[in-house]
Amino acid sequence: MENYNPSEDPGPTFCVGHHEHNRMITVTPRVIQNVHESNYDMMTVPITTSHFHSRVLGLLSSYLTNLQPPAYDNVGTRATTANTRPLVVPSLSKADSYLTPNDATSQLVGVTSSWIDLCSPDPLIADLSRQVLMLEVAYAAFCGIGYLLIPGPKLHHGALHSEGVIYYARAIQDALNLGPYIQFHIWLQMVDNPETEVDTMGDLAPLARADFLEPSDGIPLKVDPFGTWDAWDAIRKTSKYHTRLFVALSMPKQLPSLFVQSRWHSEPVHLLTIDGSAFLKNQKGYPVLSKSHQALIAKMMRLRTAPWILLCGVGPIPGLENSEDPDSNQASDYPSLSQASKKHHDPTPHLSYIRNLQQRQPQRTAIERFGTGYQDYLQAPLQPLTVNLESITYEVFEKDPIKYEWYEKAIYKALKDWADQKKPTSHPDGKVVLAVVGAGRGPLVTRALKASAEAGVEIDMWAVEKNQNAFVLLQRHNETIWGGKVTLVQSDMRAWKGPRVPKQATSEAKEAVGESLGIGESLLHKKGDAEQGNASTFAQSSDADLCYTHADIIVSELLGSFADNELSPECLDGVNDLINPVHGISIPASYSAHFTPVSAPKLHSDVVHQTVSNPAAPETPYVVMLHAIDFLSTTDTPTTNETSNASDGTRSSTPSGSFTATEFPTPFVQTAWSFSHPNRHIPAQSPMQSTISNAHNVRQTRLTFPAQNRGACHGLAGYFETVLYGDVELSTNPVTMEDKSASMISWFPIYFPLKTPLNVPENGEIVATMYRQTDDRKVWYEWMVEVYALERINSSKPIPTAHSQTASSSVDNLKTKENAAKGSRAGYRRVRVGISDLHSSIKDGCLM
Ligand SMILES: C[S@@+](CC[C@H](N)C(=O)[O-])C[C@H]1O[C@@H](n2cnc3c(N)ncnc32)[C@H](O)[C@@H]1O
Repeated sequence: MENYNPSEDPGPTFCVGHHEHNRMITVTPRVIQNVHESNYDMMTVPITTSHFHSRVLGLLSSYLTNLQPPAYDNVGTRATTANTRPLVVPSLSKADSYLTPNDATSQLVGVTSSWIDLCSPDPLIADLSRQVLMLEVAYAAFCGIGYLLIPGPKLHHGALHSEGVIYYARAIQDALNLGPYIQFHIWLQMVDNPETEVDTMGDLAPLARADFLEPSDGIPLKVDPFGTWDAWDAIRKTSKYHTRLFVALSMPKQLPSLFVQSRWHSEPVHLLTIDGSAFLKNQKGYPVLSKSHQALIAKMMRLRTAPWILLCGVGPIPGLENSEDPDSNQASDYPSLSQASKKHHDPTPHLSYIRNLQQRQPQRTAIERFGTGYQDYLQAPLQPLTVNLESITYEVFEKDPIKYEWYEKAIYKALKDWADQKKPTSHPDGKVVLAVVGAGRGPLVTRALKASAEAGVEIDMWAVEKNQNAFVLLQRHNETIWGGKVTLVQSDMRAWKGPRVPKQATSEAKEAVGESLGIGESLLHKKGDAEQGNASTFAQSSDADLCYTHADIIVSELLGSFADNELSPECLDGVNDLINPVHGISIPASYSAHFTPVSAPKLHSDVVHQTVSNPAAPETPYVVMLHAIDFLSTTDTPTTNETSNASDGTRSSTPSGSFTATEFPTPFVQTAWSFSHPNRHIPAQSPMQSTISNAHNVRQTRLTFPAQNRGACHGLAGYFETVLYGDVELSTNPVTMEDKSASMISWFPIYFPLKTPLNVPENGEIVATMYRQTDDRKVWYEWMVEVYALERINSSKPIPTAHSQTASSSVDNLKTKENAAKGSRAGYRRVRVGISDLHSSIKDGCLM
């Protein structure tokens, strides 16, 4: 991290392809060479020709001529087969495809026919379309095509809306089976805009028989911002989140709201298609993209699998003949081939722009560089007490540019305050007794010594570590770096009896506190062989001259991604009584767990596929660097108009005070619970019990999250915040991280999955109930999610929108926010429309 040089960061690589919807050539390795020479990385090819199209139209036409009108059978069913003789499309012939298997095939993206209509309400058209698709997929698979682009479902048929999506989804499932090595990309618009769904000459949709259509009622249809996402959700659900099923997303000239953009950002968009018409012209007449387009591309390119860009309708690839290409006309604003040959003329200005955009990609943030390859990768949680960390793991922690700085700052402030307030110390010499518990390889020890020197406050430094391997390094550092100033203790902190000081100077000898916790004698460290190093003033003292004292400041870093999930509360309980009972300080002083519901299709798909070999997979909280997720509950005001101003990237109708033009909406993250140290309220342990009760570390919460837009909830994203000392805080909460500890890299968030995704209605509510449970031997979590729709009690009152929340920042204002959430929806009845299983990580609970 320290050696990072931004100028050497290569940034994301763009893979750019060329699409022409009626390419009429056989692609050979020579053609591919031509494509590469033009600076494109790949190209598309249609699977079938216009000859095939004409053949199917002819077939349909003669079939319809001889067909009886559809009739009802004797039970009143207007059946699909009873009244139609099956129409079978004969297999492909030579003239039906230019595609032929050769060395170039693997570098092509095949495109299936856009003139079919798998969603047609007329079963004849739907079935004919299905046959066409199957013939094309089968031939593409035979030729060795690796990627297929499939035009998305037609959503509007007269008054019918989205009725045929399930037929489409069913056909895609068949296609996935027919082409087992093909990656399928469903080509979708970002929003459902009925006006852009127009039929062109030769399309099958208008040939649907009137008997199967419901005439439109004449009311103009509105843009549905999440309409195409809805269709995609149905398609991928039908195929059970298939690992070879992706989105090809078409970027319109006017981008939809950031809510819609953020949703697509969370989906597996592997192709981003940009039509020539989506470009603007700069002052010199060259094609450029708006700021909001650039921002969306930049975000997409930072995903674990960056999408390929497909330029459509931007004129031909120089040197490739395609006289009948209708797309080439669209580029007439730009130089023709003959013009291109003239000096200084760029024959591919759109491509040049995209290549230039690649060079101008913003530098990656510290966490992005650190997490390369870890985005959306599920990591099993740690068992920190039973498993000893490797040196390399500590080394990774130690690269954090913020965490250790902040700890040093916190220790410095605590020491300064101690001295300024003239508080008595636990050491006879007046030194502040400071112990780092769970010292690892010692970075916090180094920082504590530095803070003491800077503050000019002398400390008696102790370091406790249970990992015997890390302890070897602590011994070495004490000799080489710390000048023997540190007393090292190799022990589980829960068995440590506390620091010792020369006897004569203390007014009273303390009890061996570790024993009072009831930890077995076998766990207690043995004096002499465990303690190493030289404590400054009593290095030569014999055991008899020493007595136990308190630690004035205990410093620890035992936090997990969800604050308490690596058992910091249980470990610190073990040293609770060692802390100076009057003035003692724990750094951290407190920490809290936070969460928010998310749509996370990639993570859901991974969990589903892991479940095959591990039934506990959906009951496991995972550590994961969340990237391709969409926050379902946000604090920003949605725009009323689904477009943003394309030329300057500002949102034409966004009320002031809302989020910026290119930032995704801010999540509504709420606090689940918190822990404070030292804990003066641990109940006395019962002498009747052989084990220590951990009941005081149980927690429970039930939180309501208003959801503005419809979506699918796949799980909960968890974060933490901690107050180290005073105003020195660390946070992974996306709402507060920037303010409290920007660029901190030590922790990824946690993800609590749901076995089955829950669909969320527009202006609905997501209610999450969560528990931190214990049986005194281990700790685990339980979580459950419910979804509610709001039903009006008073029909004249409009449904309240769900975006009036304030961002979560601390535990204190939690109650206010909960009440606000309830209050703002008064007058409405909640109707539960979905409920998840009660998930439990008990099987993989964290052993105490
Ligand atoms: C997350 S690491 C932090 C290490 C180091 N303080 C740092 O910040 O780089 C937590 C350390 O605490 C140690 N640890 C965890 N539980 C402990 C316990 N009960 N007693 C002693 N050490 C413990 C682990 O072995 C590990 O070295």
